[in-house]
Amino acid sequence: MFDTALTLSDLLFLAQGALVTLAVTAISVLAGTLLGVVFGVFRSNVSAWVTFPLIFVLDVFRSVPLLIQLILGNAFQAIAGWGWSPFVTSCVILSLYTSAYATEIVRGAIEAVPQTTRRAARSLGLTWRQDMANIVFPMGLRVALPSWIGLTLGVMKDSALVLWLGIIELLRASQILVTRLQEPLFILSVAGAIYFLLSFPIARLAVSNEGGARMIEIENVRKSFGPLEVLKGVSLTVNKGEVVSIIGGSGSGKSTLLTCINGLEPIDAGRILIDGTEVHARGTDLNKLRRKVGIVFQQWNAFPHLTVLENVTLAPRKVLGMPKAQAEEIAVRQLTHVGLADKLKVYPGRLSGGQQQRMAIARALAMSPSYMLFDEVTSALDPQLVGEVLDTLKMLAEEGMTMICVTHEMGFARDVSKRVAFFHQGVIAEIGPPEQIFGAPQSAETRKFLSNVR
Ligand SMILES: Nc1ncnc2c1ncn2[C@@H]1O[C@H](COP(=O)(O)OP(=O)(O)OP(=O)(O)O)[C@@H](O)[C@H]1O
Repeated sequence: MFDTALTLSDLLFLAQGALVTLAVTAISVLAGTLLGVVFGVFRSNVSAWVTFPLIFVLDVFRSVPLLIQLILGNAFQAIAGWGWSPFVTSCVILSLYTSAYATEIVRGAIEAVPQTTRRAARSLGLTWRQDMANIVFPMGLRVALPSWIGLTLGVMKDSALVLWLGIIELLRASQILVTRLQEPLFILSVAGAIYFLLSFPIARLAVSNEGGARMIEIENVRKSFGPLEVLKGVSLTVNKGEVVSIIGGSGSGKSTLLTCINGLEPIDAGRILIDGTEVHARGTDLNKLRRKVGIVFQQWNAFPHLTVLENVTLAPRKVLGMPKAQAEEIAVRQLTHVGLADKLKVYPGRLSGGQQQRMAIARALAMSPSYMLFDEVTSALDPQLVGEVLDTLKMLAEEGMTMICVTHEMGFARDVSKRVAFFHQGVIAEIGPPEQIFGAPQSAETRKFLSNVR
């Protein structure tokens, strides 16, 4: 198809160049990242006065064009008589250049971990080192990974500049062939394709990572109904297996947040991610996403014309396309779980409020959600029925279900939640472990709210 003078040995020559590109990139990214972690941790934990010289030097590496750094660095090592080869000089300069960016990525990732989460870890007795190793790094890694991948791809392309020091990497190898064979378009296309092949697996890492997160991430969400701003910048991360209760005054925006999480309401600003997928992004399959997130409301909304069993099998059959027998097996299991095994053939109208609410919980659970949102599920119940529904929620929490519970039941919030968020006028005024919120609330609003509800 192509009429070219490119021989096998020319291709091997290009492949050798590609290997040099890979080696320079791998060494620089590895060394630069290690330095970036050390510098980033240092920057985040030590006062800006102490870290000022480091910040200055890193800013220089980020501001001065890499080509100038390479030429000056090479001249400097020659004057100093260090005798570095062009390859060593290139790797040293590129590592420092990479470290300047990696430091910022690491610092950003550390700072993205909410202070309250770190305080919660420390309040459990984790040392600074354990907090870093078990909380900050795993959580920060997810934030850092996309930027780090971008940095790696950038370094791979920038590494072409080392040809100025006489190194025959991929671009230089293709230049040599272009001069000899006079086929610039074809040879540069081959070089471009090799760059693409080298970058592709790294770029895919970013895409596959998007599905890797197992959590609900709410980032600076704002939401208004007409002129009324109900959510004024809410941020909250709920990890897999965590139970977070949301408490707060009437009208503070608690229920609105839940409806935004599973996309029932659009948001005006910010982002909500479920397992790494942005709920409100264009192109997101909301129905698919909602299957992961069960929601139970204050009003249980039973389908009155269907039996209890049919109420629970409806969505698995219609939405998931499950055969009747399989849907019924799951429904019976879930209804037994919530204590309604003897009500399968009964119509909801014959159930008490507490039983209907438990049926609604079973109905949501039958879709095998990864997350459950509960919106004041006991508020519409007679007081004597509240306990049975709360016991069901407690059981789910003990089984490891990830739950966000908007609740007015302070006892429940205290006993069952890992963290409690206090909502006030559209923001999370305070969040922390129940011992903090109920034992030693930090904000005046929390204290005032709790003194009124107790
Ligand atoms: N669909 C809507 N259209 C217009 N305003 C709404 C809508 N939904 C909620 N609001 C308003 O938004 C504000 C917050 O409501 P939201 O239900 O989120 O509060 P809440 O904290 O859950 O309160 P409560 O504890 O009383 O249920 C309220 O003033 C409410 O009237």
